[in-house]
Amino acid sequence: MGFQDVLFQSLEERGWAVSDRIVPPSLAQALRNHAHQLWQQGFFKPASIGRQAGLVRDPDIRGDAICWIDDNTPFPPCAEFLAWTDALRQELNRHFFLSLRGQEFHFARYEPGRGYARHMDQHGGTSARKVSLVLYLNEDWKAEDGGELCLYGPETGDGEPGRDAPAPSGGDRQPDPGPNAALEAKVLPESGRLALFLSDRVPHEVLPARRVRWSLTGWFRDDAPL
Ligand SMILES: O=C(O)CCC(=O)C(=O)O
Ligand SMILES: [Fe+2]
Repeated sequence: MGFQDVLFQSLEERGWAVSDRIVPPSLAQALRNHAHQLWQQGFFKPASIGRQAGLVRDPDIRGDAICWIDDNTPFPPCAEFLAWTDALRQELNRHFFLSLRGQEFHFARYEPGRGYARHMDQHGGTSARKVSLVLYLNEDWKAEDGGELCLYGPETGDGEPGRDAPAPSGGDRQPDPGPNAALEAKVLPESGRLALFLSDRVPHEVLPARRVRWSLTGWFRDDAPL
């Protein structure tokens, strides 16, 4: 099986997948340099939670600063990345019979001590985000640096952790992940590592790190391109 087959098999079986082999290392390095430049040029803004009128800033819940990739005029490493994710989007559509039409990505930078409390990526009021993607951009990350992405199994609703819960239905609002979901994986944010997961099924959180933590995060959507 190729690296992509392994990735897709894990996504199918667990709802999440992690690969160190699928993103070209030179692309991860170029994106890392680009992110650092964007930061130095002041293009990052503190991130919010929620959507539209419900947007709030609470660095104790979500502590990153972000810079969206403008897909109309992307700089060279971003253009290469968007071409790469576009090909991945088409493969996801083929393999899982999805109709992912759009994608959106931002760089993210967490100061030491900052994280992102447990959440799911579909906002109340919209279900367009289907598959979440995070590419990490940190060289020589050590276990003691922290900053892991924790991936949880879905809530079963009966107080027992497990992954066989039916997908929430009847509307766009996602329930709070709740306290009973089981921790399934802890992912260190090492450069070139890619995490993919289902945006409406996988509760996750970012633990605080001891170093500045860089990533490129985004979503494949099933509505029209933004
Ligand atoms: O950086 C990560 O590991 C995950 C970030 C995340 O969950 C998000 O931005 O929604
Ligand atoms: Fe998230």
